[in-house]
Amino acid sequence: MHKILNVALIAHDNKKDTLVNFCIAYEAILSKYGLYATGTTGKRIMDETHLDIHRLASGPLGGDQQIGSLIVNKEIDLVIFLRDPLTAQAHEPDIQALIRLCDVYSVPIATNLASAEIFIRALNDGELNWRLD
Ligand SMILES: O=C(CO)COP(=O)(O)O
Repeated sequence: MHKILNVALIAHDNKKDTLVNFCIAYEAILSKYGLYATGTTGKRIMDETHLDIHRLASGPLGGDQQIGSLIVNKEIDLVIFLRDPLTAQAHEPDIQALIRLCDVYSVPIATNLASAEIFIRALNDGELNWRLD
């Protein structure tokens, strides 16, 4: 059990600008939550917003697995993972493992901007507060 909800933010290179712009647009909401990100994504968000992020390793170097481990420990309540569906990733098995763990632990995961917009509004409306129980 934890006292605030935690959000993981991850984006592949071709989606990083989109995620940074998303974080700028929703900075006031995101600032109320614990924020985790893979290495390069976290650096970009911190450079371009005032958000404080727990940065993990870069995705290809194990960052997705670290997020997965946090999910197992029930420390992540929402994942926003803007994947690049058009570019092969060397660490594809890690990406699949992260998505699989979201399904194992029923953690909401948005893999594109449209679903991210819906989830962030749901978060702001308290629709994920059941995870605090
Ligand atoms: O590769 C990633 C997710 O699979 C993201 O890693 P970075 O944030 O370090 O670029």
